[in-house]
Formats: sequence, structure tokens, C-alpha cells
Amino acid sequence: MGHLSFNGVSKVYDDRGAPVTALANVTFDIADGEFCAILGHSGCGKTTLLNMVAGFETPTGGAISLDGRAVAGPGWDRTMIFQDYALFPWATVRENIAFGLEMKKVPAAERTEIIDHHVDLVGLSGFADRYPDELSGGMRQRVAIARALAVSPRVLLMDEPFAALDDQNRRSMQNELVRIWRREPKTVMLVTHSIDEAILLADYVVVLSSRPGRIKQVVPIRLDRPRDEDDPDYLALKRQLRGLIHDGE
Ligand SMILES: Nc1ncnc2c1ncn2[C@@H]1O[C@H](COP(=O)(O)OP(=O)(O)OP(=O)(O)O)[C@@H](O)[C@H]1O
Repeated sequence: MGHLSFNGVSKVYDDRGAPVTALANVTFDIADGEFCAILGHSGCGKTTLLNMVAGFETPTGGAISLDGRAVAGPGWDRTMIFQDYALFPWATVRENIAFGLEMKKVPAAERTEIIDHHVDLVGLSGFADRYPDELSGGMRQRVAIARALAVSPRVLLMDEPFAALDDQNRRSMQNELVRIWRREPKTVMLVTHSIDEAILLADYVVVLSSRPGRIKQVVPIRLDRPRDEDDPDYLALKRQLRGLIHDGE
């Protein structure tokens, strides 16, 4: 299971005594196994929303629940993938993936099997004993994906995971993410600035308004995968999302 519910979620930060409303009254659901993209301008509260699901931040209004239980702090049922990979540079691919499993107290015999499975799942067979600085950016992000999935989370959280990659690598990692997600379905919440990334990957896109972030619209993406950027339906969705993003900012 991995059903996420956002119920009237708000977040007001205290910025040196001045209140900053980052999010206001956000209500939507992500059903188990669905891929949801959060799209909006810089500063509209996308990362705040993700951090609250991760349990790094607490809503100041409303509630977030996972499978009916309120989210209260970080847990293994939600793992995050960051733009800068956040790998341990002194550890090999295998050791990076092992870290969470050790923390979770998974027995050593099981760990090896889980690591091998995830190294293979992300297409890094043969690279398990390399260090991060011996890998390309795309390969490092594959390690981060393997590490996040290895602890069997119910929800995978991604904050602009491919923003640091060049165009070609970004496209190939987007395709890889869809391949991995279809092979082992998982609830995914992905934050992005990119309209194309949202349409290429997601089942639906939650468009947020500029600060304070409110839901402008939830747009379903009913296109077969892999998605074709020249498809007239793709282009129509792109126009629709561009209009929503720029309408009133
Ligand atoms: N710890 C904090 N204290 C005060 N204000 C904060 C804090 N964290 C975020 N904010 C403010 O809340 C708003 C939303 O920030 P957030 O990082 O969630 O937006 P975002 O949509 O992810 O932006 P970007 O796309 O640039 O990463 C911004 O105006 C930001 O300045």
C-alpha cells in the first residue's frame, strides 16, 4: 500500500519573526502505485510539500496521511531522492545501498540479495564496487534510486532529481525511471519545474499557484507510455499546462 492524502494542508514559516505562507489549503490524494508530478514556479512550496511528506517539516494546518495514518516524522515507508544525489563519496555503490538496510537492521544475508537485486534493477550490474566519483551523473542518480528503493518504501519522493543532468542524460534517466517504476510499481511524488518532465513521467500533474501555493488544477495525463513529444495530444497537454502555469503566475 502507499495511499497519500493531503487534507487542507497549509504551511506558514516564521522568517525571523515575519510569517511566510508557503502553502495554503492543499487537498488531493495520490492512490497506491500512482505517479504524481507537482509543477509550479520557484517558491510556490513544492519542496515544502515534499518535505512534509518525508516528515522533515510539519504542516501548520491540515494533515497528511499515508494509508490512513498521520505522517509524524521521517520513516522507512517514505524515501527521498535529491537533485545532488547525496551519496557517500567514501562508500562504493554496494556500500551506499547497504547503508539504509543496515540502519533498518535488515539481516546481512538478506542485505546481499536486496543489494544485488537493486543494482540490477537500476542497470548498474558490474559497477557495484565502484565509488561515486568513478561514475557519471546519471549513474550516480541510479545509485540514489537503488538506495531509496532498497529499503522497500511505500512512497518514493523525488525533488528535481534530474535537474543537474545535461539534456541527453536527463531524457535517458527519465526513460529509466519509467522503466523501473513499471517493473516494480510504487507510489511516486515528483517535484519538477519542467512541463515536459511532468508529461513524460506522471499519471497526473498537480499544478500549484505562485506563493502561497494552492492547487490550481490537477491534470490527468492519459497518454500511453513511452510518450511521444510530437503526439498532438502531448502538445495539447503542454499548451494546457503552460497556460495554467503562466495564468496569473
Ligand atoms: N525554513 C524556511 N524559513 C522561512 N521560509 C522558508 C523556509 N523554507 C522555505 N521558505 C519559503 O517558503 C516558500 C516555498 O519554498 P519551497 O522551497 O517549498 O518552494 P519551491 O516551490 O520548492 O521552490 P524551488 O522551485 O525554487 O525549489 C519560499 O518563499 C521560501 O522562501
